Amino acid sequence: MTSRESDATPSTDDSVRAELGALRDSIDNIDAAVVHMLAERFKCTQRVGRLKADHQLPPADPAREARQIARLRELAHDAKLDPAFAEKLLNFIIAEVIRHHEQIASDSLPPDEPPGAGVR
Ligand SMILES: C=C(O[C@@H]1C=C(C(=O)O)C=C[C@H]1O)C(=O)O
Repeated sequence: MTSRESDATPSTDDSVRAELGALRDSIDNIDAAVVHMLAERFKCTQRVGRLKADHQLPPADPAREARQIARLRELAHDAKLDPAFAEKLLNFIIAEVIRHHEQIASDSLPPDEPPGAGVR
């Protein structure tokens, strides 16, 4: 056994390791892009949450969500991505957004009056 063979497992030669490394570099770049895109999306949705709270609009908009899901399923299908997975992912993100909107709305409520306030 040569010294080069000794530090590789029997089925992973240098070219396999190089290909795995290159693919993982691309995966890491894609994951970084996903994080940056999600951060931008949440910046927008936080502003929507503020707008809704300021104008007493409800945190969730199920009709808008239905349109988004139908659109995303179609895009996923065309991109050969499982539409059910795309729908689950969007629902997961939207649930977090709605949680933020509920928090913004409740933080915007006037503080509770102390017990007995207003009673004479
Ligand atoms: C961002 C909004 O609020 C909620 C979150 C949505 C989203 O994350 O895309 C879509 C609809 C709403 O339930 C909105 O109304 O546009």
